[in-house]
Amino acid sequence: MNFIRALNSVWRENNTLLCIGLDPDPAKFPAHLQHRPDAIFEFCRAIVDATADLVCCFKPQIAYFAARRAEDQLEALIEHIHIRHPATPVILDAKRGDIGSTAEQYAIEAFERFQADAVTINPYMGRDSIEPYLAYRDKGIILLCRTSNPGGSDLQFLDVGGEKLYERVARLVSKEWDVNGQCALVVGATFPSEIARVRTLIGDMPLLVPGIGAQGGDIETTVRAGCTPSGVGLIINSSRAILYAGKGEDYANTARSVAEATRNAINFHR
Ligand SMILES: O=c1ccn([C@@H]2O[C@H](COP(=O)(O)O)[C@@H](O)[C@H]2O)c(=O)[nH]1
Repeated sequence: MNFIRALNSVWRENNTLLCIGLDPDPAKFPAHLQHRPDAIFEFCRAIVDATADLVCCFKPQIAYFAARRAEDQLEALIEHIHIRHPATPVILDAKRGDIGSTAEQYAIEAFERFQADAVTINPYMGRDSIEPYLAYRDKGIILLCRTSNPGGSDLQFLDVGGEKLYERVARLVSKEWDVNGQCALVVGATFPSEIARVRTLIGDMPLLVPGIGAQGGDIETTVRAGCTPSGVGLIINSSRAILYAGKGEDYANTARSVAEATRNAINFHR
């Protein structure tokens, strides 16, 4: 099944727009996991199994695995999600961007090595840097548009011929690059008026929205700005606020409680 069809199905079946970001930082793990060689896998696996019915996607961030030479644990984690929670798409947050020949290798990495359903991409190098990902016709390509960090405005707010750079990205992706109908855009919850602006430019294309939870984005304004008329269209990510809510052996249950409250708060405003 392609990414967008899987997303539509899980939005409906699980009645949720929440995505849990898997950003495993061993320094924040509970004591009982600290010295296990597979601690990164085990930490994330327990969170995944405790929350799968509450989410529309899981989003592992590759840097947290690569920084600790734990790419094998990322492979094992994505395989685990596909086997145990086959309806839940996995977004590999890698923010890749390079010339076509190198992008081909990044696409192999994301879709063949890691078996991700979708990958985040930096659009800054233009259309030919996206082509290798488009060759995987069923896979999701999620392009940075209006990022959640304060410095995002340095470039994304520049005027480019009468529109802002992030608006140009939204227009280009939705009108020209999305040849397989599998593209989505990243717009931060920290900038709700830009979420609304992007929504007017792209129709029903999904938005991956990081920035609630630890970054302080507001759930109500995010949902009101970004939902499509049928109450979907958003993949609202929270990572640290859920992963590290609990400090003890029952951390996965604590994560579930916070995830459930977040899912409910999102649904309240849909
Ligand atoms: O604009 C962006 C794009 C990606 N991210 C990523 O999302 C999560 C956010 O984590 P929190 O702990 O919920 O703040 C993280 O993996 C970022 O790399 C983003 O924050 N903003």
